[in-house]
Amino acid sequence: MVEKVGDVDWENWDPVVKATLLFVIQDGQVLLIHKKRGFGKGKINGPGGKLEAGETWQECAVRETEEELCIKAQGVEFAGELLFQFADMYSIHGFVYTATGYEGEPTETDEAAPIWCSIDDLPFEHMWEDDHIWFPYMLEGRPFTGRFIFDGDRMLDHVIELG
Ligand SMILES: Nc1nc2c([nH]c(=O)n2[C@H]2C[C@H](O)[C@@H](COP(=O)(O)OP(=O)(O)OP(=O)(O)O)O2)c(=O)[nH]1
Repeated sequence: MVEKVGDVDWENWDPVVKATLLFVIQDGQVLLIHKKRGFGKGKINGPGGKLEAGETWQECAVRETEEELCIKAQGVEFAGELLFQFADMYSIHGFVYTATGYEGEPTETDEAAPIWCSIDDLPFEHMWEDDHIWFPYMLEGRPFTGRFIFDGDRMLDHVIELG
């Protein structure tokens, strides 16, 4: 069983899913969602989802944010890269973006309910277990690459490289 980051052949790693996350950060607050369905249902996260054919990672992040919260993110920038290997062989390659603003009004949809949280008081206990590790780098604007081994919801190991 894969238990450590070093157990994975990252050079030849072929993720099952490619997905994005986007965090609007404004006035000391981050726009999060309560995820109502799909992978990670019930958790607090950023909007995001699977990469579609023909779109860039950034286009995916903006499209998913619009689908989930009815807002068009602006001032979008790359923040970091996340590589998740799950013990059951599932795997996700994720790209994280930040945004400084948006057009429209964050609105609840079938997929997500918007939640504004202070950057000083983030609800990590309701988020994926790895998030508290890389959120500080994202908030600092310091590019990161994180590799994680999960068994279900439980993080077994991680390694973070900073840009
Ligand atoms: N913050 C955070 N997000 C994660 C982690 N693991 C993980 O898959 N995600 C995110 C990345 C994606 O935005 C989402 C999973 O993507 P997905 O596309 O399978 O989600 P979904 O079921 O909602 O699918 P869809 O909307 O694209 O149809 O969850 C994690 O450890 N931390």
